[in-house]
Amino acid sequence: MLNKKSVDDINVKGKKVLVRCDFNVPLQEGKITDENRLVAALPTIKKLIADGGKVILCSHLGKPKGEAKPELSLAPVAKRLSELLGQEVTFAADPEVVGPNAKAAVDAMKDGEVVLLENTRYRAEETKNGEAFSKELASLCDVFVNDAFGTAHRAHCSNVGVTQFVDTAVVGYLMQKEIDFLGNAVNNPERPFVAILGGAKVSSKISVINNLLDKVDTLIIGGGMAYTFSKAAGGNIGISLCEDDYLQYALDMQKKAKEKGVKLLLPVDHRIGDAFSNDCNIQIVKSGEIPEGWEGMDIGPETEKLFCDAVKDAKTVVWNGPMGCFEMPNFAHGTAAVAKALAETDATTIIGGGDSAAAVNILGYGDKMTHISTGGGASLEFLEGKELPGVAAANDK
Ligand SMILES: Nc1ncnc2c1ncn2[C@@H]1O[C@H](COP(=O)(O)OP(=O)(O)OP(=O)(O)O)[C@@H](O)[C@H]1O
Ligand SMILES: O=C(O)[C@H](O)COP(=O)(O)O
Repeated sequence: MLNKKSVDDINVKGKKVLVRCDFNVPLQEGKITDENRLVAALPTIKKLIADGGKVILCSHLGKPKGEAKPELSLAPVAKRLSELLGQEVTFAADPEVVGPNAKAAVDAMKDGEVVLLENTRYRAEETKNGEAFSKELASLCDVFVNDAFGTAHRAHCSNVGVTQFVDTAVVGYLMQKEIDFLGNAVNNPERPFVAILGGAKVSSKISVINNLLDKVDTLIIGGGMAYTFSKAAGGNIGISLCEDDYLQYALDMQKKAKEKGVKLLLPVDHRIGDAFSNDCNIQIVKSGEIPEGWEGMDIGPETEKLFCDAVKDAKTVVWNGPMGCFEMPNFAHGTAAVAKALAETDATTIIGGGDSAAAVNILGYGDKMTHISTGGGASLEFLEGKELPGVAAANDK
């Protein structure tokens, strides 16, 4: 259990409550294309409304780098949140985020009302955790709630700096839920515990592999990462993704797995293409036998079976990163097979955000998983065993 004060430990009646959410959602032409992060934020917001707080929401969106870029305004989020909550969310359009418009909107609030501030990254100080902007944010409220798990690996004004200038800084329900699920899975798993890692690069998951080898019974490695392991073992990988700087690391991890008695499963075959395109020529070949000029784009059918069988008897499964270039339908087979295997197992299944979460939802298996994290980078850093600054900054119990 997370040892931080939460929204259940405070009385917000009549108080101004600043709530940091992660509303960093994908937008296409002003339309939100994945609203999972908004839905996940609702329990905390509803609780604070019901308790009679004046609920001031804030978040970043994209990377406007200190400029008030209209295409990265949170206005569409205010509109959709109003619909989801069934009550108006007043949008405080304000290029300074905490400028005259925002202050006026907050001053006019009645108990149980909701205001959403503009994108915190319109201010350059936000990502530098600057003192002035942190103080401005704190000046808006009596109490601060951090419910932005997706941003918890960042130390920015709106999730960390602000806590230095308020008396009360607690976490929300989403933050609690994420840490409880991920923390239980990693530190107190029902065994067998299987972790599945994929995605493009070994270098982005070095610490995750290392940390998980201390915890799991089986570690499965697929996706672009696997080719560095294959080359390190002397295989031919053609023009597949490979990080030559990590060949020794790959060997070290194989050795560590052996020493720890962890089963390390790597692909035994691949779907390969002669160009990085959905419409290229495709072959299925054994691992280590990729011809020159061809690229590994997905795990092959034998590997699908191997990986899916390993999941069948698991009691806990954590998955982060796709098994192949799943954005191309011809190379989405491996990712789809793993998603299906997870949907069918009785194990506790935790999806570590990012692309794997998107894949599971697109394939329609979302409601079959025990927990789909709203954090990409944050869940990865959690799996690395790192302390997340956004969590650490909240008041201890
Ligand atoms: N064999 C491969 N060759 C090239 N790219 C691949 C391969 N397998 C997977 N990928 C790509 O890896 C990308 C995802 O990698 P990444 O490491 O970012 O995964 P993730 O951890 O799920 O994402 P996030 O960082 O958003 O959490 C996808 O765009 C996918 O197409
Ligand atoms: O989408 C995310 O992972 C979070 O919202 C953090 O966003 P960032 O990578 O732009 O800091």
